[in-house]
Amino acid sequence: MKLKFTKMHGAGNDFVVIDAISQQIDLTPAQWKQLGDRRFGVGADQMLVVEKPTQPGCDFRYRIFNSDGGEVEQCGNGARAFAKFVSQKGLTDKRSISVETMAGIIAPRLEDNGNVTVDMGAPVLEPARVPFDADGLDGVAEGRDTLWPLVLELGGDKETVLVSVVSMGNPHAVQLVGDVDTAPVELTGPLIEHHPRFPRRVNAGFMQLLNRQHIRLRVFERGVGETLACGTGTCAAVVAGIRRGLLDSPVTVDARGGQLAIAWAGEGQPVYLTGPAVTVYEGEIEI
Ligand SMILES: N[C@H](CCC[C@H](N)C(=O)O)C(=O)O
Repeated sequence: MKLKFTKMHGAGNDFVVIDAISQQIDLTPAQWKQLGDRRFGVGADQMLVVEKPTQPGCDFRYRIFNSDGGEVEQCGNGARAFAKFVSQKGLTDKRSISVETMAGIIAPRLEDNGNVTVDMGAPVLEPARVPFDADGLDGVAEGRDTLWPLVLELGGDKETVLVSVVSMGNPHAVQLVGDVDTAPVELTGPLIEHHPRFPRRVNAGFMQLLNRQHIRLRVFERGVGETLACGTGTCAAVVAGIRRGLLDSPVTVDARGGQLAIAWAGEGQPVYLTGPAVTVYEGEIEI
């Protein structure tokens, strides 16, 4: 079938965006994976799908597929691209929309300066609901947070890292590092992603503090590998930093692909993610 798409990115986290309202699509995981393949397909970190809502009061339904072909619950950078896409395509004339996702309802708003601010909903902080299996582990209390020891098998050696666990609808494990440039992201990222205590795997965040309102962040994403930015990972890192007593809202986050801003008023409150959303080109593929 011929499939029209728009290539977009949010701070370098790139997407294939598909209007599944005007196009009927029913792809297999292998076809989603091919779409995301940078040699055999279009190439992107995630594929984002625009559908009619199933819930009353929502303007659209938003589905997300990682480049490994798996469907996931949430994508923060993608939510900004989604909002810009439906506006640019004339699918809505609203500047604030209500979007149904597998993880609940989020609310992107187009800003006058071209950025998009997304109400990402409240983080889920109970380990079992991340989900993270904390059974038998001695967590380390820090501020309002608990840091969990993860033992990583590095060949014959073992290394223990302390992580905060946070869900933004999708699971995140966030650790503090002295310098993101020298952090072993490629080495330990996959070991954390596939750690047996994360039954749905996990996105692994590496956070460096610059001051109480500014961090640098790298994320080894579940189902993708390291991306140039991760919106939900940015939310999770700031939530963890605030709960540890290390950060104060709002926080500027330097990702490798650009800068994002996070505001969070505390437990039970929504996390607000602000950043760019850029259209790169329009395309069509036979798949
Ligand atoms: N890899 C993530 C989905 C995309 C998240 C990221 N691209 C974002 O902007 O939030 C997961 O498997 O949960």
